[in-house]
Amino acid sequence: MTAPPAIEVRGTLRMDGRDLFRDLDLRIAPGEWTCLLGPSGVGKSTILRLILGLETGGTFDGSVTASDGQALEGRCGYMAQEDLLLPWRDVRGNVGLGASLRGVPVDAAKVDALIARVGLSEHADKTPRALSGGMRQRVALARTLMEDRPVVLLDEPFSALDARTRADMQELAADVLKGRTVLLVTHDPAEAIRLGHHVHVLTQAGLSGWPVPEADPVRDVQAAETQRAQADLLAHLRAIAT
Ligand SMILES: Nc1ncnc2c1ncn2[C@@H]1O[C@H](COP(=O)(O)OP(=O)(O)OP(=O)(O)O)[C@@H](O)[C@H]1O
Repeated sequence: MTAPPAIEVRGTLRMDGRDLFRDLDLRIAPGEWTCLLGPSGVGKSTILRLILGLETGGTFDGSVTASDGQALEGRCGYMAQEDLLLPWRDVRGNVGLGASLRGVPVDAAKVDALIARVGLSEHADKTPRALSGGMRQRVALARTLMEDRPVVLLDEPFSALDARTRADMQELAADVLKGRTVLLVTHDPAEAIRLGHHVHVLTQAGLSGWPVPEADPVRDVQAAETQRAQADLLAHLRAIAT
């Protein structure tokens, strides 16, 4: 794996005859987790799609650059809001999908280890239709973690999970993706404060940084400093929504 680069997204995106965001300047720190929050429809997933070089449905006047000057193509792992599992493949087949699409041998031991870590060993032979929404999200997470990419973009990866599984999967992702450049889109201020080395809030008025506690992620949710930061960020998100 190459050293995880910093990423910078700068520019203006026009969508349906209006600026979705104007003069954005998002800097994503190398080898750390950056969390992005903001009201629905403000353009968070669109930023992920820009970094991935995917169609956004709008016109982007700007740049997406990596600090090492290399192209980002082929270096980004991505977990979309929809689980995008192939319905005819079982859990194993979905987790190992990337390698089989590239025509390289699938590391079956790694597939099984990740399936075990997301708690789905007993379901490894099932197809997605036999799984709950939260289980499918865990398969998609395992598939993303299977890809050994220096940059990982996660779009609300834990939203369908019950509280206990969510906390477990947050810790798993933080562990497996330690040292990668991660951009996590989330609606959950508690999650952002727990996981983020950096937190940004995107609104129609622009992007602003949000302070995080001094302790390193994954932060202790029992710590007064964590709880205060989570409450403050929630209050801020409620205030900007009105
Ligand atoms: N392919 C597309 N074509 C046209 N408009 C689109 C397309 N994709 C997204 N949009 C519009 O772009 C805007 C931003 O969408 P985006 O999904 O980036 O928002 P978001 O902040 O991620 O929202 P949410 O939190 O609800 O996921 C929305 O108004 C959406 O309707």
